[in-house]
Amino acid sequence: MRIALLGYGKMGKAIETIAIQRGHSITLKMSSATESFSLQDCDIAIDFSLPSSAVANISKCLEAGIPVISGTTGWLDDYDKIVSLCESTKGTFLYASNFSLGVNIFFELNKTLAALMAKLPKYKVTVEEIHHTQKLDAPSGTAITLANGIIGKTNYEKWTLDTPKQNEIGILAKRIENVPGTHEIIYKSEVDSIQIKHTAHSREGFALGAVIAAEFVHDKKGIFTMKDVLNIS
Ligand SMILES: NC(=O)C1=CN([C@@H]2O[C@H](COP(=O)(O)OP(=O)(O)OC[C@H]3O[C@@H](n4cnc5c(N)ncnc54)[C@H](O)[C@@H]3O)[C@@H](O)[C@H]2O)C=CC1
Ligand SMILES: O=C(O)C1=N[C@H](C(=O)O)C[C@H](O)C1
Repeated sequence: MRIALLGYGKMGKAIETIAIQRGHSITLKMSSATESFSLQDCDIAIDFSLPSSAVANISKCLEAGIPVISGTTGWLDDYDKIVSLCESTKGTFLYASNFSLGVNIFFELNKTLAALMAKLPKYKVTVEEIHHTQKLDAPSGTAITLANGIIGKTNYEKWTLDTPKQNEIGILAKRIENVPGTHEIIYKSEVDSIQIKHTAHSREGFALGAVIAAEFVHDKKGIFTMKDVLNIS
């Protein structure tokens, strides 16, 4: 595939390495909103840019008939707008808050555990995420997906970064130099705790998942998730 990288920062560069290893070529590397760019020479675009630029980048691809996948976090208030545009242009779109194959298994584990814990109201859940200090958004997109997974299976109604009320899931977002991404779910009662945790050792897992997702969607039409890519029902 000829790949356009919309965002050539830490993730854009990691994706370039994996994509080339897997026999693809990079035909565009875009790094700013002011750059004019043409999608003429690409088969698919991969957006890992900024929360403030993802919607414009994704829209431009869909309007040009180029399949696009996005890993940029912090823009999901506009997700429905992008879905409508993808439908009206008969395009191809996939968003994932986390492309790591391990995290997508962790998402399923989280929902299974939440369903079990729903029967045990003495446990209070907390989601904790740790990322590098350059991260612009908090909480992480992955922490939001995890919290929504718990909300779907329990009586919790929303998440908060503040002190949680009875029906709220507290998310603790920590920023520590050079941490690629760590997520932990903790259920705590008076007598014990249950924890599940995913630790990314580098950005390679995110990049590999993004290239695998691009390979999966590039010849398909519609709106996809990593569950489609991994064939999880
Ligand atoms: N879904 C996932 O698996 C993952 C998602 N992310 C998310 O991806 C995004 C990027 O992460 P990093 O690469 O670590 O950030 P980064 O800051 O290293 O790179 C972002 C790049 O986008 C460029 N940029 C600025 N305006 C742009 C525009 N209009 N169009 C295209 N590029 C533009 C910046 O110059 C910068 O080079 C963040 O939102 C982050 O949360 C990061 C890792 C994994
Ligand atoms: O900004 C990052 O680095 C990451 N962002 C994603 C998120 O917000 O969940 C995924 C990953 O944890 C790394």
